[in-house]
Amino acid sequence: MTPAPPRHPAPLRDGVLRYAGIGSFDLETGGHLPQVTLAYETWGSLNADHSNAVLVAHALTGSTHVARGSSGEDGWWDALVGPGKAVDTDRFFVVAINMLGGCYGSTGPSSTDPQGLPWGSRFPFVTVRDSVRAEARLADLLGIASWHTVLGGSLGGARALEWAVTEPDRVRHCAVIACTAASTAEQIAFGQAQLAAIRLDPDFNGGDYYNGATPAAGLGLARRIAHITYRSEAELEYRFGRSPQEPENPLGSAVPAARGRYAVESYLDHQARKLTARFDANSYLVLTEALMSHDVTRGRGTLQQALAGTTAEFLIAAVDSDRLYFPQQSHDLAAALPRETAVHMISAPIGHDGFLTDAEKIGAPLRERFFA
Ligand SMILES: CC(=O)SCCNC(=O)CCNC(=O)[C@H](O)C(C)(C)COP(=O)(O)OP(=O)(O)OC[C@H]1O[C@@H](n2cnc3c(N)ncnc32)[C@H](O)[C@@H]1OP(=O)(O)O
Ligand SMILES: N[C@@H](CCO)C(=O)O
Repeated sequence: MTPAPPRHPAPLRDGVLRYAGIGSFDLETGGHLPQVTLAYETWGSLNADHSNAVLVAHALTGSTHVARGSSGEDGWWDALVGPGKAVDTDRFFVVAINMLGGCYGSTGPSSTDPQGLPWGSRFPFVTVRDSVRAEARLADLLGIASWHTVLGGSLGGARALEWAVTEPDRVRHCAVIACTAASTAEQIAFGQAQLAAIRLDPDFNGGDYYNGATPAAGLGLARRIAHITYRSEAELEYRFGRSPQEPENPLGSAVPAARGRYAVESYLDHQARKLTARFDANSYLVLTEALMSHDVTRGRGTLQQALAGTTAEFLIAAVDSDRLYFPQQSHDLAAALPRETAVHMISAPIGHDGFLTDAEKIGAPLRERFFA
């Protein structure tokens, strides 16, 4: 289909949240949303032949705010995206879209239905493929027939890969970072424990909690479980060891609930508080279940067969200390691609989160392979 002319012929202000209505939407597993809005931010300008558009896909709890913009607020991938950076916003038109079902502006469980009521428990199941089809509609509205590059890490990597497979003619380069071809049994298992933590919170109320207390305890527990998987054993040991959270004493009381905390416990409590202050529990469920659904082979035969139709040049990257998305799984993905693709190993002791904390280490291969 020929994309419509861009809605915004004048340059957009960098890093400012915008909204686009993409109409009604039927989901892969049968759900329906009568009106979908996608929130997005952009940096740089679309060139005359619309060939310089780059899509950056966020991870599970990420937002559209990839890089600094007019507001000056830090972005979560500032090390990689910005003027003169590997993804150079002086040369490329960078777009970041909040995933369908998220809570950073796109239609999600906390949005209201046409009657003005929060979707809550009635929000349908969203797959990674649904999110790609929704994003393709936004690309049409922006006048982007094909992306120069689609890239992302973790859930963002799943979205990037699914883009390259679902829309092979619209992705010329694709970077899949710290991600697999399909969520594994163990990744699904970690996800399931997080879902249960939220759903078992008495304040969850089946997902309809927007007029009362929120299931912060459940979401906080989900984040604790997840965060342990995002960090390596060595990093936790190095940072915290068995240190107490001064002045607390982990052996300080005969009453278990009254004992003091170890530093690592205090750290996890802090991570839980940080997430509950910025994220909606229902969106956490929707996006986690989307990630569990991730499988580029579904209905497409073997992995080789599923990837055979891709035309993009790929960059597959893994974090060497990742214990959630094991480097071997990135090697397996790379080996199944139709063209020989080496895996770029990010050397970072932190674990899975290395694709965020050590993002600059993906800069060189991105520049060399895609953005020279
Ligand atoms: C509005 C928005 O936020 S948009 C969304 C932004 N987030 C995303 O895009 C998701 C991706 N980002 C992330 O997941 C994270 O930000 C990461 C992985 C990049 C970095 O994680 P961080 O939590 O910042 O790193 P780190 O593990 O070093 O933890 C530092 C925090 O732990 C705290 N901390 C360290 N030790 C302890 C302890 N013993 N007890 C309590 N807190 C502790 C620090 O004070 C610091 O707190 P702060 O973040 O409030 O300043
Ligand atoms: N820390 C990241 C990791 C998910 O892969 C997030 O919260 O989105």
